Amino acid sequence: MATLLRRPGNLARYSRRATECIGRTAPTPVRPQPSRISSLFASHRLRTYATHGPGDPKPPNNNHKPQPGGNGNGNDSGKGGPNKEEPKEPESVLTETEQKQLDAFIKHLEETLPPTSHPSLHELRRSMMRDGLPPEVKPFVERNGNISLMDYLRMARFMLKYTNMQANKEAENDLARFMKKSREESKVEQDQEQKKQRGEEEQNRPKDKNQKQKQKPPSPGPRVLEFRFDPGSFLVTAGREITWQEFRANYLDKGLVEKLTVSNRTRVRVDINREEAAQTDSMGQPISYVYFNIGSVKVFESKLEQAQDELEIPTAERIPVTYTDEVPWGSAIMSFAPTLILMAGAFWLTRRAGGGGGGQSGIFGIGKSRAKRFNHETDIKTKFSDVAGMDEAKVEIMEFVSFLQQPERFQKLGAKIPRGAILSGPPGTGKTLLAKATAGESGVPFFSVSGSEFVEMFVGVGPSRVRDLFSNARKNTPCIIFIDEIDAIGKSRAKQGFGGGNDERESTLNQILTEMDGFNTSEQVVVLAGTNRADVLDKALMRPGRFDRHIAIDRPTMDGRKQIFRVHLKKIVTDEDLEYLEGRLAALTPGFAGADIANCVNEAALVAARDNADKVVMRHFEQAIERVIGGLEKKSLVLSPEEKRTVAYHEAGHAICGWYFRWADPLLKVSIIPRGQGALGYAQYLPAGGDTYLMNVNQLMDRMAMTLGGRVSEELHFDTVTSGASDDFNKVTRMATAMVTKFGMSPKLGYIYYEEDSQQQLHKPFSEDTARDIDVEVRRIVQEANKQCRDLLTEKRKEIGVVAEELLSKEVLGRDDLVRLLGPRPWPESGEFAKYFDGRAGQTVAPPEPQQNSEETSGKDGRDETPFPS
Ligand SMILES: Nc1ncnc2c1ncn2[C@@H]1O[C@H](COP(=O)(O)OP(=O)(O)OP(=O)(O)O)[C@@H](O)[C@H]1O
Repeated sequence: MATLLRRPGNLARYSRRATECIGRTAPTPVRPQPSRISSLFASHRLRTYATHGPGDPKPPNNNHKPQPGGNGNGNDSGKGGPNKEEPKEPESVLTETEQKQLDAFIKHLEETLPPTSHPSLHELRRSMMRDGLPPEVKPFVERNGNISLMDYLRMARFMLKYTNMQANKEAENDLARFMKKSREESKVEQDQEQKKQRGEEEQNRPKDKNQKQKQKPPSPGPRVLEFRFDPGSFLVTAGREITWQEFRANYLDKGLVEKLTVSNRTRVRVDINREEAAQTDSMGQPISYVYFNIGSVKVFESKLEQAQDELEIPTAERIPVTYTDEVPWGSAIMSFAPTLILMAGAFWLTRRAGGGGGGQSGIFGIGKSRAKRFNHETDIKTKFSDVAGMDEAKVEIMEFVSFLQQPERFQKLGAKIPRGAILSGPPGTGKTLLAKATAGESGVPFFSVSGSEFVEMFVGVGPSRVRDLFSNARKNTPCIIFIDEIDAIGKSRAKQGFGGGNDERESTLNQILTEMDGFNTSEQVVVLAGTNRADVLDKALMRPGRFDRHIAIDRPTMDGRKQIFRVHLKKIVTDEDLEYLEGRLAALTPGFAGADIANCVNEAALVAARDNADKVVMRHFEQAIERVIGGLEKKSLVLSPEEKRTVAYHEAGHAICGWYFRWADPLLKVSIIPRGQGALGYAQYLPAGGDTYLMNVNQLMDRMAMTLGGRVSEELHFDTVTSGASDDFNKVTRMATAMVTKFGMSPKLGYIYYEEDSQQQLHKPFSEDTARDIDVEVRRIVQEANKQCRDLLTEKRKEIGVVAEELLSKEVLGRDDLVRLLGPRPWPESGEFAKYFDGRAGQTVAPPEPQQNSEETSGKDGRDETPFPS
């Protein structure tokens, strides 16, 4: 009994319950269930598989105690074939009296029950011999068969439970033993411990027990492993869903349930009493809980109550049930998953779109200004000395420098400090350079941003970036903000054209205006802006208090180009006389902007490097200039002899006109080597009167006549004409139209200016009559130019032939070639230019003797090394 009571859990619980039951005067009403009675000995359902342990099976032990109800030879008469071994008789822990009483009791049952249930009874007997008599059984055993029907039913009910319990337990133990060796070992340890305990008990037992021990020494016979397979038990795994029936049969009835938790009124978690369950899942892990779903809490409660009633579990010992409302995190996350994925995708896209902006990338940095901040100490090394020419612009902007350096000088006189300046001019004229130099000179931080960087696809980003830029600037006063290409946002709001304006750009511009207005007079933030189109800027930008100053930076003059060449030639390795070189290069590059000059110098160094030269010489510079003007030589484009001849006569026509018309630009260089895009030849002219800014009617007429020289020459020398003069006609027509509609040079139209604006093409600002008059006048002017040209070229037919043939043979002619072929130009030259075409051909140290035959000094192909002999 002590052993039994030490066994924890269900057996102890049932023992107590049974004791209580038996102790009651009135028997507890049992609701007999036919099904349960019929399956009284459910061990029938247990399939028994016998297998042998390691080693051969030994013959059955004949010395074992005869089985009650058996035939005495160990084989049950009712079942088990001759080959089937009767399970070994276990070592009995019962006293002799108890044993006898048990045998008698089993025999009585055997007589009462059908033979099919006998093996179960034997099994029951064996387990009771091994584990002792359960207290519930003891009273019945002692009565030696004198039991009432009610007692019998109660007994049968208990036996059913007990048998099931034992069978399941053994099956589970066997399965666990088989699946996990460690469990085997622990089982062995447990057995040893049990033995030890039994040993202790035996020592305390009366003599007859010792005698019995002597009679039945433990026989080490073959070990038979028995697998009792109960599908109900086998299917249970930890954390798995089960049915109510499984719960009932495998857990509740067996007393394995520790507690029940109803969560969210739909699911019941069954916490298993681990110590007793001794169940493992498929991974060999102990089972901690299972669960089943319920439809309604009420139904569940009533079913549970009924089940516990049937099991006669006293109220105090009923299984505790708790209720929880849990948030199913898995499904909650799953329901948010699409939104989360969308958000993550959008975030990733904006990060990618804004990538490269350093810390400002991503959706949170979209409204941040993209202005690059240059540190005046480390980044900005540009000084005014690096900016050549544009002296007036420098003077203007110097004021800003002095304002940033000594603001008090202005403030003490009550002067308001200019807010900013717009630097306007053609591309590459050095606007950015000048702004940088201003920052470099004044030694303040410099924020540089392009107007287009304010504009994004999102509405409101532009103004927000403007705000951010200005707030950054205010934190770093004194400083300079430079907004390049301000026309991207500062276009006149009135000139938005059809379809309304661009709201985003307008609001960005408004924000700039507001920010500039908002400057405190003492705030030393100067805003400089660069543009190529000052004419399209909104007038509000230009008003005093905003961009007070408008500094126009034009293409450099001859002198300016010299200075710019001087700046850039410093970095070049050359032995040339720098002063002469600068002058000559400046003369060769009329109309070049600072950026073109910088490019030319760099190209010259590259050409020299390609030639493996030690230093850059004049020839390299000239090739570089040609390349910058005309583009790359197209060596692959080979013209036919006829085409070449046409091109030569065409170019010769231009050259003769330029040479003999007083106000035309004399030829500087002509080439019939195809270059760039579609140009079969190219001619470069020197501005006749130096850098000219005004043109009179004579100059215009001479230029038009010279432009028509190509086509007229073709007409004079060939049977047919080509399409090559189309660009010339375009130029001539534009010049004639400008003379009529803009320059007031047509007596018929008078002093009229008609806007040449593509947007007004639909609605011409003049009447049909005026249009006709314009047509007539343009035509008249062009015809006059044509006549002028034709007269000259008819007269100079021979000279055209000379120049064209020379061009055909040499492919490139310089000004010096023309002097050689045609004699000096009959009109006075601008001294500034002529100075650099004195036959020195860039040889600065000791001018050679004038070359009589240029071919003697020309290079291998007679083209690249064409000198300029006098
Ligand atoms: N006056 C100058 N002196 C020296 N170098 C110059 C000068 N002007 C232009 N350059 C050269 O040309 C380069 C380009 O000039 P810059 O970027 O300032 O032109 P920009 O007028 O701002 O052109 P854009 O209108 O296209 O922005 C400079 O880096 C410099 O090398």
